[in-house]
Amino acid sequence: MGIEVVVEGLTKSFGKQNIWQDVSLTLPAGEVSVMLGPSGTGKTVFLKSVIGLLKPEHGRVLIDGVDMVNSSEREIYETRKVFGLMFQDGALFGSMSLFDNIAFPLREHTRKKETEIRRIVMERMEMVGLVGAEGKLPGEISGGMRKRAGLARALVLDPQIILCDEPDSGLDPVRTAYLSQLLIDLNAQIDATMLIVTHNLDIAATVPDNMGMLFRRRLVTFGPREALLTSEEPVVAQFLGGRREGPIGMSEEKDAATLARELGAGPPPAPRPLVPQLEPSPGLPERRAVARRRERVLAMWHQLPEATRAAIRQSEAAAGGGVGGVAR
Ligand SMILES: Nc1ncnc2c1ncn2[C@@H]1O[C@H](COP(=O)(O)OP(=O)(O)OP(=O)(O)O)[C@@H](O)[C@H]1O
Repeated sequence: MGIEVVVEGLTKSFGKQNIWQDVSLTLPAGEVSVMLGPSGTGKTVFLKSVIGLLKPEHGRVLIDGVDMVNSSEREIYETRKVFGLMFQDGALFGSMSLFDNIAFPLREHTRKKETEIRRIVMERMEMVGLVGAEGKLPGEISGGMRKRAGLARALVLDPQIILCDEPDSGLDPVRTAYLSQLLIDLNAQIDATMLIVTHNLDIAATVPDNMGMLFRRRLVTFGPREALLTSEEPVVAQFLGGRREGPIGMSEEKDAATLARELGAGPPPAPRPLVPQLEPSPGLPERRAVARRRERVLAMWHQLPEATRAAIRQSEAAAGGGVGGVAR
């Protein structure tokens, strides 16, 4: 099963520029979480801080008891092996075939024999639908295939935590829908903890168990997907509605006068209707995260707003389940 990621009071600046401060959240073990936020709010900086590639000035990131901010470089390097990373462009080596790209972490970090490496690489290529493309160079395939190759490479060391930085960037809506399904299928197959950074509203609406949002140097919120999808927090509602009206402006923050004018212009548009979360493809096991999340949500049931509870009941009904006697 995936490992829980505990982030406590994280603050990161570059020189005088503060990126975000006092960010605290827990990525529940084996669940899929999405981090949203307008461009430039520091989502990539957050991912890099979680794996210890960037050093926040304050706070901790705990992975199985190891603090990825303050531990020794050796300990951080060792712990990084539980992560699989998928970068925006796939981050493949241009002169290597897809096979060699995907095999790279195995050759670099393990002493496995070539026959074993071939078995693992082919298994992962099959998971992401790339069988037959082993010999191709990254420059000879489409952007979507490069992303899937990046995902296959992220999977070869059997990660317990997977971080994906804008896996949808540059993909058309159909390929994005396939990718969303692939992420859910992966979670069903390997039960890893997953954090996906994205701007994509369809991924946000259909993939995660939990969502968070960074804005104005703060974590605005983090919680069950239904809490964000029904949120009346102006910045969350604006972002998830893909609207111009709201606190987010072209260069991140809108000035107060414009905001006041908008507020006087009438009630905000209604939120998008809730769509069901994706289920694993037929033939795959159920996601074990679903039952664990149900337990967690029940434990916080009485602190959730009524709109969130109604949305959770709706999600559960669509999935053919039920949140049990407590959740009425
Ligand atoms: N190594 C660095 N040195 C200095 N500033 C940096 C560094 N890395 C990132 N930044 C700054 O941190 C801010 C946040 O960048 P980041 O890439 O994390 O944003 P983002 O939310 O991922 O944006 P996008 O959605 O556009 O990819 C930006 O202003 C960026 O210029």
